[in-house]
Amino acid sequence: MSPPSLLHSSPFPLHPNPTPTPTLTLHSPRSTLRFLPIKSSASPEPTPTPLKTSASPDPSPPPLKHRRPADVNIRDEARRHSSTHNLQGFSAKYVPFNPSPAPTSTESYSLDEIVYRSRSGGLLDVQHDMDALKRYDGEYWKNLFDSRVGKTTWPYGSGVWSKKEWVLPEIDGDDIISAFEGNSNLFWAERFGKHFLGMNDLWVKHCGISHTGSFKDLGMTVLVSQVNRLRKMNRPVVGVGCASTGDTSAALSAYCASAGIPSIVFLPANRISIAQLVQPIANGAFVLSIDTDFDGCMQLIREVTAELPIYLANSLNSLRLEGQKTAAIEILQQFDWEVPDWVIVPGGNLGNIYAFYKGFHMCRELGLVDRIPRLVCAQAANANPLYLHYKSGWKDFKAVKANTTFASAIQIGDPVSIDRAVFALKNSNGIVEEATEEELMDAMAQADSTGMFICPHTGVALTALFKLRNSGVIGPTDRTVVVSTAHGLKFTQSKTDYHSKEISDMACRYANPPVQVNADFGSVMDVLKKYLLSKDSKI
Ligand SMILES: Cc1ncc(COP(=O)(O)O)c(C=O)c1O
Ligand SMILES: N[C@@H](CCOP(=O)(O)O)C(=O)O
Repeated sequence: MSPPSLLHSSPFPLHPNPTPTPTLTLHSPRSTLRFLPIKSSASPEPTPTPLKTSASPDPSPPPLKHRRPADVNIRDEARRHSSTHNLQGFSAKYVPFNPSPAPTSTESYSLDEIVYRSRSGGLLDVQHDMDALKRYDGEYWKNLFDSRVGKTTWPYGSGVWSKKEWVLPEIDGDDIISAFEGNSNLFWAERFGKHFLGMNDLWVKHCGISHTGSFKDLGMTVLVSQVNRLRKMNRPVVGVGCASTGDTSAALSAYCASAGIPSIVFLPANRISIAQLVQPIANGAFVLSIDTDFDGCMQLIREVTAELPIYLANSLNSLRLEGQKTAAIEILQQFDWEVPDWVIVPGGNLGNIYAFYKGFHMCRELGLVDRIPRLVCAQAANANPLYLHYKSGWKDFKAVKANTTFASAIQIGDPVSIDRAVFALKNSNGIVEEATEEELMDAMAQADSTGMFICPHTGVALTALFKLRNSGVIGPTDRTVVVSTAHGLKFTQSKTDYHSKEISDMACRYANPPVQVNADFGSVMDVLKKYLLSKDSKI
């Protein structure tokens, strides 16, 4: 079936004439792009107008085009146009997550039900009506998604909601709580790749350069929007709760505060960074600091949400993964729909590795690309249940007691999404790697020394890359994307400890401590001369 015209369904008509389909501008990213913004290939560059000079002021400038009336905000505007702007006919539901061959179950739930587990106690998955989505071909979806990038149109300006039909197709734009998350920088790690790895096509997807400083925003906008809808439907939801190693709680509290919904967060006492702790406090969440680890908090929140009308916001709730999967779609979009060879993701509770798989898989199934990348999940050696499971040849999974790690957000020993992660890795010819404390801290310091400012979890992912490069599994020209999951500014204490060489049993080989110097010209000149003659100044 040929795709229907976009003109009456999309908020951004792609072309004044619906046929033929607009030509995509396909630069080769390998040769021409450095920092790769998400580019709208569907909207041609406007012809530049001649510059006016101050010598010839124009007394009557033309009125601004497309300006909405002053008393109308972007949400109002979207509401007014919703009947013509929204693509109709798509739907999604919860089904048991069942990776075994040919699931026969007819069990399913509306997304408006409050349910986190299948009847058998297994995980759920959000299943889209793929037949409805397939009525439009791959070119259609690429053009639609590209046409929405970089705009402020509600809610499509968000990197998540620009893919609304694939995320929560039935939610009303009016119920959406968004901070225009997503659309994060895909950074060409030129110097890091060349200098440390001999690679020329290495990229870092900076999901942590985001509203609350981690990739959790991508999933939380979806979950809190759905909660907002449920509350408007008078469903019994008095608040939203999570257990957290710091990032889920930050995102939950921010999105709930934005919606005016109470949030409750269970944090393992003294195991998250100060920057992460202050986020839910500042956003007005009810914060419980509990004398246990993350796995203990997770157990408690599951018990509490089974008793009280508090909606569970951890990634056990498959809604979250619908938002997180858009980062995978965005990576393909940023490469003009060319598929990278490898994507490396740090793993803790293990929802995100599956979300990446799901995003890539949907793009293949709906004809946007013809293959998916190989996935690598990277764990801290101090919290490595997936790694041990992988090394055992996927024999019986055993939870572990997670030890303290600088990658504190992935200090998780009993990941709720273990089945999802195994499925994602098996179906992407995937690999699991681990990083010791010294390896992850050195990798973080090396990346920072080339101009990044990454978190320790990204250090774990970079360690996996070092190992796979050194063993020759990843080649020098393989296009590789490392997913950076949080902003380095949330983890400054770990960097301070490293650069002060204050970590026992760690050489801190790349430490760069400040030099104490007296406040006189001679002393300053002495240390400068010494520095300029040393190898440290020869980059
Ligand atoms: C910064 C950061 N990186 C990575 C992860 C791992 O993600 P997931 O739990 O989905 O495996 C988390 C949370 O667990 C995180 O907060
Ligand atoms: N790193 C997470 C741990 C919980 O993961 P979730 O995706 O299940 O919410 C955090 O920041 O809390």
